[in-house]
Amino acid sequence: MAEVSATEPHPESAPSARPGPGREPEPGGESASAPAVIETRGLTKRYRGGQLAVDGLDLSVPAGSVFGFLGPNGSGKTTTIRMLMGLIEPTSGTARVLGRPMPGAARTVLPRVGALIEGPALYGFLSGRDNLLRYDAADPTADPRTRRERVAAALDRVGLTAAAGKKAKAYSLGMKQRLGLAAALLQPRRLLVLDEPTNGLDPQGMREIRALVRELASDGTTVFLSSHLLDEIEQVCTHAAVMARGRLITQGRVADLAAGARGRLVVTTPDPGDAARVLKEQGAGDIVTAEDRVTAEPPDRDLAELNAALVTAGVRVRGFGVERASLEDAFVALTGEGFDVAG
Ligand SMILES: Nc1ncnc2c1ncn2[C@@H]1O[C@H](COP(=O)(O)OP(=O)(O)OP(=O)(O)O)[C@@H](O)[C@H]1O
Repeated sequence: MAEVSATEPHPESAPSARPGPGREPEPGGESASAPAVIETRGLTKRYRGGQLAVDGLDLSVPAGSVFGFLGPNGSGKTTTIRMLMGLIEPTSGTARVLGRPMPGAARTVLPRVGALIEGPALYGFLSGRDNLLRYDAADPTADPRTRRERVAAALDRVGLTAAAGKKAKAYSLGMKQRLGLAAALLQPRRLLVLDEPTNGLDPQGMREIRALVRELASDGTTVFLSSHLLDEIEQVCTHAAVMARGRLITQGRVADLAAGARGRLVVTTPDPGDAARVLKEQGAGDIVTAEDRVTAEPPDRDLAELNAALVTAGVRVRGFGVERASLEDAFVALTGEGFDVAG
């Protein structure tokens, strides 16, 4: 890790979260006025080669949230996390974690943050338990007399008690990730930062990690996790920020982000050509016809009138409705581009 100063140039009190209008209480029983656990202002990183990786980021992560940091590969997520953890210096702007400036306050902040970044560093020839004992021994604040209990509790928390005696190199990728999480959980944490925690896992491994994240969050720990998987964010997170090319596109509650995007109109009919023509006349946009389904951006008018217009024109309507908008729709609407998982 980068050498950091123990002095804190700005020891003022924690900034207040700036809740949007009409916010409900935050998950974990904390009110919307609880201070943000992570707060950045104009955070910017330009690498030496000139690459602008993060560009003027204003991020606000409410206490008690499971916050998804979403963006295609290369959008600046890892660079942001590395700045938040004090591993690299920003080019400009500020970052506060648990109310303290980073990297200045890294020594006081980092012991209260559990992090899993770019896969856990494990000794393959040691058992899972011995890896954790080593991690715990490396923490100068950890009492050696209670080490075994702490390790046993962490193994139990991530469901690795039965496999604790196996060598780490025999672990599946999912088990290795869980062991990494156990290492992050040896001490009570107010914040967990997980960089692509399900990357490379099979569906079962992904489910296990997601279930674990939900469980940790239900104890009130704020979880900040990056992902390039939209459905993962929708399944696990209460809040999300969407990044594209180093810039923040939007942030807020997942439910609000998805609701901000309008769902697509879907008409099922044996007369798709006529249906598409009528929908166009009625002002619908982006019309896509596939066999007996016509989908479109709904026009800004009463959908009952649209349905009536189809029927009046002789279109035999078998189904008519609006599909629920997903976070993916929101992303496409906001960026005007598809969410390319492969980056
Ligand atoms: N050390 C570095 N030096 C120069 N450019 C870098 C460096 N690290 C990252 N970049 C560039 O900065 C941009 C953002 O990268 P970053 O790794 O932060 O994105 P990401 O969203 O985390 O993507 P991924 O999931 O692929 O890691 C990319 O264009 C990347 O090539």
